[in-house]
Amino acid sequence: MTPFRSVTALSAPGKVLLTGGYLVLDRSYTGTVFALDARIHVIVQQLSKGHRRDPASPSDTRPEAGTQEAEDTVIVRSPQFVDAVWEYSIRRCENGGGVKAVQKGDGPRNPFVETSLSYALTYISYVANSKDFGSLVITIIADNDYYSETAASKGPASARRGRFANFGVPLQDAHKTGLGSSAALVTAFVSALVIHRTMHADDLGAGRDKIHNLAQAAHCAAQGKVGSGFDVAAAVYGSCLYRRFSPAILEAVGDVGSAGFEERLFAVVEDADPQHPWDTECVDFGMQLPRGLQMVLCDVECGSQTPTMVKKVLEWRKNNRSEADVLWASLQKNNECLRQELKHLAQHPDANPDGDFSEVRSYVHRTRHHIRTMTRLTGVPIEPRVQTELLDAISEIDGVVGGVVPGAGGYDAIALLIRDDPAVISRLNESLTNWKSSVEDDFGGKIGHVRLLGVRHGSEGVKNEILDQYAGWL
Ligand SMILES: Nc1ncnc2c1ncn2[C@@H]1O[C@H](COP(=O)(O)OP(=O)(O)OP(=O)(O)O)[C@@H](O)[C@H]1O
Ligand SMILES: C[C@@](O)(CCOP(=O)(O)O)CC(=O)O
Repeated sequence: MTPFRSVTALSAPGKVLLTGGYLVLDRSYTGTVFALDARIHVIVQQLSKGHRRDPASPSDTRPEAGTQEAEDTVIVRSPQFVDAVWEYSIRRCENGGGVKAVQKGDGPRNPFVETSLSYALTYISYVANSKDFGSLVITIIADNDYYSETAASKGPASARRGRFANFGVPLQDAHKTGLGSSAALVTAFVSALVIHRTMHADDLGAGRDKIHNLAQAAHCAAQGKVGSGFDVAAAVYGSCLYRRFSPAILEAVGDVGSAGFEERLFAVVEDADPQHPWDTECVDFGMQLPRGLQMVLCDVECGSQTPTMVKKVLEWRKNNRSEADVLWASLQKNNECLRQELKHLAQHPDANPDGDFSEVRSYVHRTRHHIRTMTRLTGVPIEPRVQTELLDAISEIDGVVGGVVPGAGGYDAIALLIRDDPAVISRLNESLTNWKSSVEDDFGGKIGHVRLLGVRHGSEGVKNEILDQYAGWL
């Protein structure tokens, strides 16, 4: 007898905030976010009653010993990483407090997994009016570009099983490249559970707004703050022009376990609170890049402290409001011109037979100019000198239209718009192989080994997946 009653698999993409970093935190401004073809996959397997899984050996299932049903258990595993298994018991809380996932053992916790599980099960149990989940095994598989390469992932092809690499290190030692792994994970995770228990796979399109609301709530709770949410929006809807939701929508949800939590979460997900209606705007979602243009990312093997940077920029803005307003307005205006130009070129491919992207190039150039002003005025390394040097050099390569430090900027991967031609990739690889910075950074930062990631623009949001591609991982 197969130990699984049913299996559901979904994936959600990572993101690049091409323009609008910091501005998008305020509803008066917008950000242009591109979804990537790097995705995080979540596969939910429902164990037949009477079977139990050994977390140490996930392929080994055996009949439950004893007479009665054991308590519901959820095992979450991330098999590309060493010891990445989290086992939860499922507790029903009193006074409408929802359903809480309580980690067993004292291994490292994973707040994004734990919160997504509690939030999704709370919503599902309230909607389905059932607290009977059975036991589940949930597997997370990420496309390789979310993390810098490791000795194991670079190793022989045997270390890869199909498209996905084995990183051979614990998750906490993996160096993230900044593609928004937590937002893609939370989105795929809650979607997979909701589809598994309360919707048919074909209902995903119609259920997208509810999934968005649930994922935003879970992601904010897991990261302990209400961010702009552009990363979750891209994971759900794909590439779009994003205007954030009013933070008050999520401020009163409270914690799992607190009295009335399930009702409050239900109202948030179903947009049923007349005091706080959802006001997220995702315009032109699923938008494509113009024909002949591609986006690539370049890892600089370093990394930034985004929360500290955000705090400092917002502090400066508060204390220098009129100067900030002028700069924010200039950035917004230019970013909007860039977006409109990209949209126009995408919608009228025949109007640009020679692949002339000179307007795009000058808008990118101007955006960078404003970002450097922001860097200087705030004293925050948004486009620090080592990145200026790299972006300037790369922008001179034939076929490179322009590049920016996306999102919060700093020493994270840079985003480049290039002519969609393998020769441009070869030229880029050639000049990056031995890249060495020759300037002294204004913030004392250093960039490491510079390499093109394999990730490209993806445009599509959360979607159903077929199981064949996970051979060897489940
Ligand atoms: N493959 C995975 N399996 C399980 N958990 C993961 C996985 N990848 C990421 N996570 C969770 O997401 C966290 C990283 O999220 P964080 O918000 O710090 O980064 P990010 O979303 O990748 O980056 P950024 O916001 O800079 O784009 C990890 O600490 C872990 O909890
Ligand atoms: C600085 C900010 O506007 C963008 C951060 O983007 P990223 O995580 O660096 O891709 C913060 C936010 O929007 O939540």
